[in-house]
Amino acid sequence: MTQQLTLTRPDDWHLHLRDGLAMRDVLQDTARQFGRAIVMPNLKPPVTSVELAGAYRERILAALPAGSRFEPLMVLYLTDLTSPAEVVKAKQSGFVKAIKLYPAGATTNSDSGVTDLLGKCATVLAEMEKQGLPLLVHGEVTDGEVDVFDREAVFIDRVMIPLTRQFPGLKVVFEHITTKQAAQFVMAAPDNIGATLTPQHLLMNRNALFIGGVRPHHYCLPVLKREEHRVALLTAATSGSPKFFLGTDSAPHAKHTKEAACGCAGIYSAHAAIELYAEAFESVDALDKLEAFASFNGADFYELPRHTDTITLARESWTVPAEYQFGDSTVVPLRAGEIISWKMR
Ligand SMILES: NC(=O)N[C@@H](CC(=O)O)C(=O)O
Ligand SMILES: [Zn+2]
Ligand SMILES: [Zn+2]
Repeated sequence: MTQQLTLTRPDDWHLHLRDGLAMRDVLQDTARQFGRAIVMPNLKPPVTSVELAGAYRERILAALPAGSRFEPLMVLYLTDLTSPAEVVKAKQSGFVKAIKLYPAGATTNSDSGVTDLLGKCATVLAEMEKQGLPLLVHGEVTDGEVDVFDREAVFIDRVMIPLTRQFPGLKVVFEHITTKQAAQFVMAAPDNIGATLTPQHLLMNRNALFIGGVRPHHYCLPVLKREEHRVALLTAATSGSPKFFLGTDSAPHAKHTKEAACGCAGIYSAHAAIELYAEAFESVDALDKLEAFASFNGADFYELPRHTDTITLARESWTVPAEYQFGDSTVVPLRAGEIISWKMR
């Protein structure tokens, strides 16, 4: 049995750092493990311009632990009003690495999101294609008629297929994929289409939402799916295909906002991200595939250099704290009070 695992330093290609006091603490967990992260722009108000992204980046850099070399990669929040000129500005900034599509109403802080992507954003998408700036996609339809568990699969037919046909050169990351349909779509697509995978969707199926009662800390969007989907996602992640890469979607919400009559969507996993992926990969005897997934594929997709330093994980059981204090909020992490069998040194 492998006792120790040394990997090229990984990156997190989908992360929520939030802002303010909590961000300073949340950042420690990520900066310890990852060299870079794609920082999601769904703040209140959202990060809709290069100017706002620049200011957010400065706040992140100022909150980093002394001596940290962690690099935040910034993302603009696409709205119906985003202009092609902002795309050019984003590319020229050097620090904005992508633009994010939140279908209006699809997830946390998506109220200002896009109402009709191909209708309202065609000129922006054309400019992104030209500039080589990736579109990151929360891939769920918001139509109330569509079953919550089918929203990602329906999104492929209604948006992904027309989008990738109309803009064949556009780089697209299908974020936090949760279904076998999405895994198949990405696998069959050309090289400019990639996907991120979260630890929770590789480790849990939808039963985890209801074990012994309703489990708000397992609720995220897109929601966990059936076991056959989890298996398909883990197969994709461990396939060796360069199209799939690590994106935790670590998304802290204060405990009282999740343990509530209408609880928020989002799972905090940054405290043990690489360890959780190691568990998932080991469960199918694919630890040898972890490094490319965590440390190479995303960097290659974004055309950024791979890191030259490493991190080391040891086989060492530890109990995850019941909660963390982040600024003035209490956050319940994934696996709270439970054991994880790998630990970063
Ligand atoms: N994944 C989630 O359930 N929540 C994310 C938003 C998102 O990535 O959709 C959040 O910001 O809390
Ligand atoms: Zn999302
Ligand atoms: Zn997210």
